[in-house]
Amino acid sequence: MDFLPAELDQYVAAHTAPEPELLRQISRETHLEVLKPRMLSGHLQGRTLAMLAHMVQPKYILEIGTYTGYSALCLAEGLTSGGQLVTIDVNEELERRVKNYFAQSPYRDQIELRIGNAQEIIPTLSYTWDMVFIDADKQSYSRYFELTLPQVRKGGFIIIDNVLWSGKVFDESKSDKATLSMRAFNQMVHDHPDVENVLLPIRDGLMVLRKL
Ligand SMILES: C[S@@+](CC[C@H](N)C(=O)[O-])C[C@H]1O[C@@H](n2cnc3c(N)ncnc32)[C@H](O)[C@@H]1O
Repeated sequence: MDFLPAELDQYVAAHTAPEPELLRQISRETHLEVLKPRMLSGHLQGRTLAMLAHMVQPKYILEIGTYTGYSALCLAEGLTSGGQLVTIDVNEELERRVKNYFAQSPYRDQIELRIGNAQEIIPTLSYTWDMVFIDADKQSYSRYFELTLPQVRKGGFIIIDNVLWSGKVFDESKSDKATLSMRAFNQMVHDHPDVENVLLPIRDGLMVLRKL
């Protein structure tokens, strides 16, 4: 969900670096050909992820939730030379499309797509992450946080998408299971002694955590 009024949204987009051509193509084709295209990060969030990655200059990035590869390609823009991004998605039907997009990218040799359940794959990875982007099944967010925090270097970052949950997290009339779970997750990371956090109200909310 976008919280900004349409005019402000347009102004922000017009004064943000344009989407690279491959990302425009991925966005267009995802909206035309793939189920649930609203899941794709899109222009402003994508440029935010790319900017954060440029600032961090990570050697190793983990992404949980590839979908059609849009956010992976944004994050890869900030990789150091010789750096690597591992992205995981359980949906094998997307594999061919995503590999085709990655093959067209200048980061093709730095991105590894793993197909399978992230909860099973993450413990098998022996990297120390500089950046993690969590954007898969929301009910597993706490588990992804528990699994990845020990793998993140001190001073490294975990970014979590959709934490405003279309505004339901701050609407007290909403008490469905998914909303309660996202509220509990936000409170848990906010109170966690091993991370410092800032909740950026970009698109559906990006929680940025720095490991202390
Ligand atoms: C919101 S989409 C990711 C969007 C993408 N990060 C972007 O910004 O363009 C969530 C993805 O998580 C994947 N997913 C859901 N459960 C998963 C699991 N247990 N393990 C790995 N991926 C999962 C879905 O198949 C879906 O493609």
